[in-house]
Amino acid sequence: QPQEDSILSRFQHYLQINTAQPAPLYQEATDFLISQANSIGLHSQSVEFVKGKPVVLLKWTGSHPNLPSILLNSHTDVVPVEQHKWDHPPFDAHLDSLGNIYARGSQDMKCVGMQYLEAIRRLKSSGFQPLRSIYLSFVPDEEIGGHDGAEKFAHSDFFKELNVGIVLDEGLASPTDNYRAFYAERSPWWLVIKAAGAPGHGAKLYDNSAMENLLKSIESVRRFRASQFDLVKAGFKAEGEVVSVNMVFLKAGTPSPTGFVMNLQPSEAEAGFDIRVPPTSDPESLERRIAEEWAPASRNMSFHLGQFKQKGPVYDKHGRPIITKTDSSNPWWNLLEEAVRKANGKLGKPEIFPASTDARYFRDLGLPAIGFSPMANTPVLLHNHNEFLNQDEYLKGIDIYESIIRDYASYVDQTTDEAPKDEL
Ligand code: MET
Ligand SMILES: [Zn+2]
Ligand SMILES: [Zn+2]
Repeated sequence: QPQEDSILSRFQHYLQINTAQPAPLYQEATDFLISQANSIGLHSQSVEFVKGKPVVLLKWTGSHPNLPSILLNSHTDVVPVEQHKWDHPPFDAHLDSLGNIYARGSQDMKCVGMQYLEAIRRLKSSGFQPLRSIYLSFVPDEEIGGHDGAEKFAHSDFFKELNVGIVLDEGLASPTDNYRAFYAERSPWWLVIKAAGAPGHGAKLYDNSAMENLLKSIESVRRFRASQFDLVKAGFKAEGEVVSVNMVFLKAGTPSPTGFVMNLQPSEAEAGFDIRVPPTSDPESLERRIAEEWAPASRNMSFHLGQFKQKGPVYDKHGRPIITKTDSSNPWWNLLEEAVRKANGKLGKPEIFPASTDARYFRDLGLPAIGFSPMANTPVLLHNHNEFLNQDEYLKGIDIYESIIRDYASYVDQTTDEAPKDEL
């Protein structure tokens, strides 16, 4: 019990550091993580690829340091909160009578970062000796795209030196008994469409106003959205297997001191959409749909796509984005399944992550990366008010990681000569 108490209070301490975008307290998080590393006896360093945005890297050296290493990645930043809409202050890490810990980051993903550390703390004190080296990276800025965090880290010479063979990164909570694991993710396309049109009197009915032009597009987007959502509702497709489109802003009107001018139809109007595209869908046909149906020049529309065709994803020889294999060609998948089972957990069938994670930067290098956050029987609350994780689920997750890290760190690929038998 006293041991469990200190495990939980370490988790609470990390949650209490306010690392919400857009002004995360990265230095405090770094100091805390390095003090944890010291207390466990892990080698630590903090690398700033961009000033003020530290990547904290911890290392447990294996007995065979030439074998490809294991990277356990997590991000240190969290999304902003609407403080007054929470039942408990989001950076108090309040533990209620049911054992639920309320905090921004309790699911996404400070739980995972601390669970890695606790699992290693336990393995280390039990006398376990890893064969492969284990790295833990705590990266900044995931929630704003990861450009100054995981992306720079993955493309650095520093990263090459680590000789990483497998990456674990974040997954999602599961409302059922089964844990969820992710082998790929959808690509974010952030679309802004703009309509221009003839201005005129607010009382006049006429064609080709900016508002009418934009509304036609919105109607078309909504029909497409419904068609995709129907596939999910009918059970034909999983959430990560369809294109999602959600309108996230609307901007139009002629401002006045009291709000907006009411008797004037404006000459410009725009709308923004968060679109997520599965690796299985054809990006060209969606691009065509945007250009021809959602923002046709013939209707005085234009568009801009952000976060689109950024450096990655790297395409395979069939022109599809790289995804992590879940068959026997990827031993790490099977090892994960087995290790979870040994710790009395069950893994559901492999899924496509519906949003985005830093795992894409590692997959783009051709590395296998698995998204996994051990939270079963937990509502999916990331980016929501009252994000919480139950203490028992948190503790179970540590057992799960202990099993995974033990098996990963001990694994030798017998089909290659990566470690001669006589050496082991
Ligand atoms: N993880 C966040 C999301 O999926 C930010 C990623 S940047 C596209 O929205
Ligand atoms: Zn996250
Ligand atoms: Zn997030």
